[in-house]
This record gives sequence, C-alpha cells and structure tokens, in this order.
Amino acid sequence: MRPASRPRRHLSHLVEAFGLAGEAGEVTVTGVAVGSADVQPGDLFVALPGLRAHGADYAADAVAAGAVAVLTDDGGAGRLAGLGVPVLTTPAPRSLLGPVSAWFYGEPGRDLTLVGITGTNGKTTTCYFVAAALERRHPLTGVVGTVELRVGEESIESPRTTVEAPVLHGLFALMRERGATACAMEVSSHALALERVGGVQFDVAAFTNLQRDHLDFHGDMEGYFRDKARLFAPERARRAVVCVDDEWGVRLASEVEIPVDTVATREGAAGWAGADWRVTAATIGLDGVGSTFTLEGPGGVRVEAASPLPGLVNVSNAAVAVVVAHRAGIPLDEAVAGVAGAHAIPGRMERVIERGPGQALCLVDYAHTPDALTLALEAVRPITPGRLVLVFGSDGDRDQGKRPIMGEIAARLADVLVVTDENPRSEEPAAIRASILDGVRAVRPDLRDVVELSPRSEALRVGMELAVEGDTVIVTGKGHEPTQEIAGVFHRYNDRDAYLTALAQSWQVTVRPDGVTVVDAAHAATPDSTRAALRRLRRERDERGGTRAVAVLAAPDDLGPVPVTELDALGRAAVRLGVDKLLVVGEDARAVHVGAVQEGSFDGESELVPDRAAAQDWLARHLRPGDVVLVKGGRSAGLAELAGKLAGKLAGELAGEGGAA
Ligand SMILES: CC(=O)N[C@H]1[C@@H](OP(=O)(O)OP(=O)(O)OC[C@H]2O[C@@H](n3ccc(=O)[nH]c3=O)[C@H](O)[C@@H]2O)O[C@H](CO)[C@@H](O)[C@@H]1O[C@H](C)C(=O)N[C@@H](C)C(=O)N[C@H](CCC(=O)O)C(=O)O
Ligand SMILES: Nc1ncnc2c1ncn2[C@@H]1O[C@H](COP(=O)(O)OP(=O)(O)OP(=O)(O)O)[C@@H](O)[C@H]1O
Repeated sequence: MRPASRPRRHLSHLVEAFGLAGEAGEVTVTGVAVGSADVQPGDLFVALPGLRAHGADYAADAVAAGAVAVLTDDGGAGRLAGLGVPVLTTPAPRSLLGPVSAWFYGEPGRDLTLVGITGTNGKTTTCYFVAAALERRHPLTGVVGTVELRVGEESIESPRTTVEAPVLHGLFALMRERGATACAMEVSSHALALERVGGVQFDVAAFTNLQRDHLDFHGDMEGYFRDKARLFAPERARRAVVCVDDEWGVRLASEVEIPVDTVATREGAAGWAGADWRVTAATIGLDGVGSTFTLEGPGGVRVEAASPLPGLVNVSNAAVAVVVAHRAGIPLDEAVAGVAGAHAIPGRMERVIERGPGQALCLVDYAHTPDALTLALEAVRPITPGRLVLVFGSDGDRDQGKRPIMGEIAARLADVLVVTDENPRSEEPAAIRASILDGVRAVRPDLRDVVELSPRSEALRVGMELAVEGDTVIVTGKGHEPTQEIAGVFHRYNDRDAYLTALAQSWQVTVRPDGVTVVDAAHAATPDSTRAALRRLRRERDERGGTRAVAVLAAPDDLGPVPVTELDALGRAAVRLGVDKLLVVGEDARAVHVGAVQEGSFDGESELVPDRAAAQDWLARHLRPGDVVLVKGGRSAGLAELAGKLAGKLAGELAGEGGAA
C-alpha cells in the first residue's frame, strides 16, 4: 500500500537534509524500501546491518529490481563495488530510516491524529477499540496492526504487527491522500527496538501490560521493558496513557517525562491507589455478551461505559481505549459510545454468529497460549447459559510443552471439546492432537464429550452441529489468520469463513422436482441437537405448507454412546413434537423407535431399518410430494451420504426410483 501520487525527490536534497556522505548525482527518488524484495523502480534502497546478514549483500538484487540509489553504513559500502548507482552512507542507517521515510513522503503523520499502543497483550483489541472511538470525530480512520493495514473500507493483510518505517510512512501518506485524519496502530517491542516507528510522533502512546515474552530477542525483562518504554520518549509521543494494573505499568508511569494518565482496571491492581482513572463496578456478561463498567476519572468524572467483547480483560482494554481516545481529542461521552459500539475485531472474541432461536453463539478467538486460553474460556462462561463447546488445536514446530497443558485447561473449563489441527507445519498433525489429548485425559480419563477431528473445517462444523441454543461455540488459536500451514504449504483457511460455510451447510434444504423437501442436518448429532432439529423440522413443514414432517434418525452418538433411556426419550419427543413419520436407522438406535411406538398416539408411523441401504430403499418407496424430510444422525451412521442422494446431489439418487406409497 503506497500512495497513488508518488513524491519525486532529488537525492541531493536528501544528502543535504540528513548530512549523508557520498555523491548523489542527478538522481530522483520515487520511493524508499528496506527489503530487496519490496523494491519498486525508482526506490532508494536502505541497506541495514541485520542480525543475520547485511542488507548491502542484497543491494545488487535491489538495483536489479529498479533501485536508483543505496543508503547504508560504512560496513555496507565496503561490500559494494560497481553497483552503478549512487551509494550514500551514514553511521547508523536504521536510526535514519524512519526520518528519511517521513521526509520522503512529506511528513504525512503530522496531518493525522496518531495513537500508538504497546504491551504484551491486548494491543490489537485496544487498537480497534480506539479506532472505533476516533471514528466518532474522524470518519476516515486508519488501522495498522497484526490483523490488517486498513484505510477506511480498504484493507490488506498485515505482514507483521508493526511494519517497517518506509511502509509505515507510505501508509500514512496513503491515508492522507484518501482524506483520513486519524490512525490507531499497534507498536510491537520489536518495532521499538528496531526503530520502525522512527520519524513518528504519536499524539497519544498507550501501554497495556508487560508479561514474559520475546526474551530471546530482548534478553531479559529489563531489556523488554526498556524497549517498550521507548514509545514514551518525548520525541516519540506527546502524551501517555498507562495501564497500571501491573508493576511495570506503575514503573513506566513514574519514569515517563511526558504528561501521563494512569488507568487501573481492577481493585487491588498494582497502581490502584494512585491511579488517575479507575474501573469500578464491572459487570460481565450483560447484553448476553459484553460487559458494563463505571469509569471514574480526575476531578470527580464518572461515566458508565461498556465493552462489546466478553471478559474482564476486555473491560481493561475498553477502559484504556476510552482514556486514550479522550486524550486524543474525542469528548469522553463520545469515546465511551465509540468503544461500546466497536465492530467485531477480526479473530479477537469475534462474534461470527449471534445467539438466536435455535442457534448457539459462535466466536473466534486468537488465544494460543495456556494463559490466553484460560482467559478466553473464563470470559465466555458467564455468557453461556448452556454448554461451552471448544474447538481447538496447537501449533506444530512451536512450544511442545504447552500442548497437554492446553488440553488440561480445555477439559477443566469447557464442556465439549473438539480437538483438531491449528498450524501443524512440519509436524504430524495426529501426534500434536495426541499430545493435547494426553492433557485432556488427565482431567477426563474417559474422554467424555471429547471428539478428535481433522480437518479443522470439519471440526468446526461438528462443533456447531453439536451445539444448541444457549450453548456457545468458541474456536481458538488462529484468530484472523487467513491460512493454515500444513507440511510447508499455506492453505487458504479462516475460522470465520469456516463457521459461515458450516452454517450454510448445517440445515441444507433442497426442494426436489417431485415436491419432496429434503433437510440435510446429517453431519453430527447429540440427543440435544437432534431434539432441536425435530423442533425445527416441524416449523419448516408449517412454513413451507408441507403435508408430512418425516424424520430419518440414526443414533446421535457423536459425543459417545447414548444411554437407552435418552434414546427412548428422543423417540417420545419426536411424537410429541409433531413428527408425522419416523424412520430409525440402525439397531443401536432401536430405543428411539421403541420410545416413539410406546408414546401411544403413534401407530405404525415409526419404522426401524437395519442400515443406510434399507433406509434408502424405504424412502424411495414411501416419500410423496409435500413431505419435508429431515436426515439427522451421528457421524458413524454415515447419513450424510444418504441425505446427499435423497436431495439428488449424489449419484444413485432416490428421486423417482420408487412410487409414492
Ligand atoms: C527479529 C527481527 O525482528 N528481525 C528483523 C530484522 O531482521 P534481521 O536483522 O535479522 O535482518 P537480516 O535477515 O539480518 O537482514 C539484514 C537486512 O537485509 C535485508 N534483506 C534480507 C534478505 C533479503 O533477501 N533481502 C534484504 O534486503 C533485510 O531487510 C534487512 O534489512 O530486520 C528486518 C528489517 O530490517 C526485519 O524485517 C526483521 O523482522 C523479521 C521479518 C521478523 O519476523 N520480525 C518479527 C519477530 C517481528 O518483528 N515481530 C513483531 C511482533 C512481535 C509480537 O508481538 O508477537 C512485529 O512487529 O511483527
Ligand atoms: N488486557 C489484556 N490482558 C491480558 N490478556 C489479554 C488482554 N487483552 C487480550 N488478552 C488476551 O490476549 C490475546 C491476544 O489479544 P490481542 O490480540 O488483543 O493482543 P495483542 O497484544 O495484539 O497480541 P498479538 O500481537 O499476539 O495479536 C487474547 O486472546 C486475549 O485472551
């Protein structure tokens, strides 16, 4: 994403402005790039000394791609000979990369209200909350972060949390060109250490929290903290908003030299006593999903606020976002309203399918560590009157130790588990699932209510099929990710899309030319989901003006064998729910048939057939125009194939094979 109108700058002006060494000649530059693969014709290639290589080693590639000049350090220049383009030097090119990029694009960041958010957790969520609040006064607001690079409605996938400085300033220029007046962005600790936000001065810089992470890069917690603190240097930010729930926040707030607002979001937090803003009276789970809370501020300010996402961590994120947006110029009440009305954040407790009649709430969350999984499940429990269905896996080629731990957490905090694949990468997917299941077994030795399923799309579909109204389905680990990495190949896959596809397939209605309506709900079943389907069958018949509601049922055993008493109850329920004709498939479901017959009012309306082939035969002979036929059963019965044939979608279709009875 670069602006459509490219600046044209004389290289000699750059040399002058930044005191560079070297001969510029008559060269005109039309872009800046730091990686040779990103070079476009006319670019200045900035060759940085890196952790593994020196960018100068790629200068020839850059020139071949159209770079018209190179900026590097003396070490880099020493590696370059006969490049054919001007080579300029400066002792620390990384420090100049941001300012040079800002200069090149004409300081576009100065025309935007800029908010930068750092912290170990909550950056993405807080960033979207802030953007939603900024939109109240800045109709066109940009977002830069892990999920996407967005300007208004236009968005592209983001290569990382914080892009390199030339990309960032190019984005600011694009935002300005499109008429945007504000931008909220995530600033990672890597970005701060590597000066990716050089040349930017934020109107407000925010800190969420600091937890153990990335120590391979930052050395120790002190180094990690120091890198985060760079965002709050006076040349980088005008004001700070610091969450003081942890000691690191308290320390940061005491050290910054710019005006600071401290926010404490739970009583007993490290900086509660002296905080400028405090969250009191947080009530989670109101409105069915989000939370409400009171935010008390300086001078007796007190507002009722809300987080649209579940869980106490999102109360924290929402409170910080309100204060940030307010300090960025949004009146407090508008900041509160903006955050409360924030749209779904891709992959962060994202509500993909809302709870409704006959429909469970379906969420996507990015939690892929034990702590995050715990938080996510704890957040969802209070908004789940029924069962909590978790679909999850764990990454391959990453921390193996966390797999059984996550299995244990899942077994403790969720009701139904569908164990599947995340990004197996080079590992054997089944081995990763087995390791998770080891943890599950430690809590549930009998693996009750646990299903193991691959691929992930199928796992999600089954998870949804197993849930009924009042339940919540949550799929964790991949969040917004657009791909799934299996054996070195990136397949297009996204949890949100998988939900929507599964929804479309979960109650597939086909009206055949002969007037028979087939409802395919045959992918998975439990007694509860079968009962819900029977209820819906009757509605379907009535709404379509159908004559008979016909149910073809196999044992609903996807979560394990179903006791005879439950099967019996299901048969009785079918009669009471107004099913006109019941076909029970398989000896293991016999009790459904028996229950229906014993319910009394049924006389010959229930039949038992031994298998799918017999069912197929029976249906070919008995269906007649006006029938609305539901096919539902556990996966082991394989009724999906029968439903496909019945609907005329698979070879060997039944339609017309037999006469009407
Ligand atoms: C650990 C880290 O952050 N490394 C960054 C660092 O790479 P490096 O010093 O190892 O670079 P190098 O491979 O030695 O190469 C030296 C120079 O040659 C250039 N080069 C290299 C190869 C080539 O083919 N062509 C080319 O021009 C590179 O752009 C670089 O300027 O400098 C490069 C550019 O100057 C960055 O692209 C690179 O980020 C890599 C891609 C990366 O994966 N970073 C991750 C860890 C990251 O930044 N993550 C944070 C989020 C963390 C979190 O919160 O989870 C983020 O903001 O996304
Ligand atoms: N304020 C918070 N404190 C602790 N955990 C949080 C907080 N906010 C969110 N989380 C948890 O961290 C996970 C990631 O949230 P989010 O994406 O907003 O953070 P992030 O800092 O952007 O992380 P990443 O860079 O990995 O995306 C979520 O699954 C959530 O459970």
